[in-house]
Amino acid sequence: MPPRPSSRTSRPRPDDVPGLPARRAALRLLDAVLRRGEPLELALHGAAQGLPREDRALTHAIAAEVLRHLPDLDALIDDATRQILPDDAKARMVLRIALAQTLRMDTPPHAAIATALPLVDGGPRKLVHGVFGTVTRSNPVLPDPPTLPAEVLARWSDQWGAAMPQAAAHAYAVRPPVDVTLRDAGETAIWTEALGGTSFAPGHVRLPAHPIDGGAAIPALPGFAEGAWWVQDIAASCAARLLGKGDGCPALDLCAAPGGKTMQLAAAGWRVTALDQSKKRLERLSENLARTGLAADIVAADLRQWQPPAPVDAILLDAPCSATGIYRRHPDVLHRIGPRQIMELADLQAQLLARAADWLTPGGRIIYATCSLERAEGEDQVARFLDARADFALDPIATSELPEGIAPDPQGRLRTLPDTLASAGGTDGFFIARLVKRAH
Ligand SMILES: C[S@@+](CC[C@H](N)C(=O)[O-])C[C@H]1O[C@@H](n2cnc3c(N)ncnc32)[C@H](O)[C@@H]1O
Repeated sequence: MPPRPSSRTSRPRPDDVPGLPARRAALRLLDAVLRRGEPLELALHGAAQGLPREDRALTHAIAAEVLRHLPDLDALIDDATRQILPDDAKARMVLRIALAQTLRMDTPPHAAIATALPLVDGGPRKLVHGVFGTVTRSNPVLPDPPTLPAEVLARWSDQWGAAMPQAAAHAYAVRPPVDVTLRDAGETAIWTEALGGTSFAPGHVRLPAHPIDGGAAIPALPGFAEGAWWVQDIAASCAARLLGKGDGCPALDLCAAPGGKTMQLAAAGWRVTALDQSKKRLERLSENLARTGLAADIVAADLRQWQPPAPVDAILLDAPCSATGIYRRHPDVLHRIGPRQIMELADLQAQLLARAADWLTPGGRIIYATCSLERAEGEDQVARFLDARADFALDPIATSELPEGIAPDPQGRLRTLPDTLASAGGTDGFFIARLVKRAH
């Protein structure tokens, strides 16, 4: 006799709720970013392990929306309850997830709460239900632009003035543009037309705002498969530009992976040695070189324990940094990076710069670059280096060396801020200085 259906088997088990695995993964992912300080993209692998592609994409999208709107979501939560919910309380995390979907991702409230409640047990479940109802009944609209985290706002105001975080918030609210660097700068007009974009410099094309969809459409664009270009923010592309043509001379690209600048240097005629300590990122560098048909010698090593066979005339040091300059694409950095991490990174950068500088021939030049909006990793770092090293001087960058709309600062360093090229979609936040080793 077949078993009679029981009420226990007919009720959906928690994991049968459609869409629940992605929300569970989003909870794990946010925990990794906010409590353990892991980068969003890296933590995604562990948090969404075993999930189908669409669920992984949804996991990432939910977490990114939460991070982008975190202070505003928290303000709504705090207004709706008298209970003090610690920052890392599970109930707060689950509410952030449910509210981000309803307020930012067009998920109907009943669907958002149906996938939120199974993530919490006991008392907190009641709290989540109550707070979510209170918030959604008031039909709130999240502020546009989003509010930056208070510590970031204070830090950036201190360094750059009050207008800078305002411009940063506006930039945060819109999808960043996609720039590409061409393998052959002589083909700028051809590819600008083929891609329907705009060019601000030889070898550069800014793609039109649509139809790029989260990067997924990039490989289908003309020229990608044949390696005619690669994606690289226009500010990032300035670093290699400033070394000029290579004419077959050796250049060291230190901290090279995944290779955007290695490819630029190779395309400009340098004989490049590309070094990075990350084997995984170097695999991407190799794939990029293979796709574009460009060449470089690849070295997997910690720069602090490596030594080139002979000094060179040109070095590019794209140092590991806070990545606060790419906050538009990586909203997690604004929550993971604080003064302690910035100081630790500045120390590391100082070590790497001091070591790399010793590998230059007299008269040789080194480009120091960071995708950071912190002076400690840019202006202050280079000032400290020049104070300590009488054998080096700043080699000022000229406006004519830079793309249209981008200018050096009065000392001849390049600092891009959220208002740089703002009318055309902005740039990443970068600092670049060119230093020359004095000839005796
Ligand atoms: C900003 S990323 C480089 C981006 C790359 N230049 C490009 O344009 O595609 C910094 C790189 O520094 C590498 N790195 C960090 N510390 C290092 C060290 N001590 N030695 C060598 N590489 C290091 C990281 O693995 C990372 O790939």
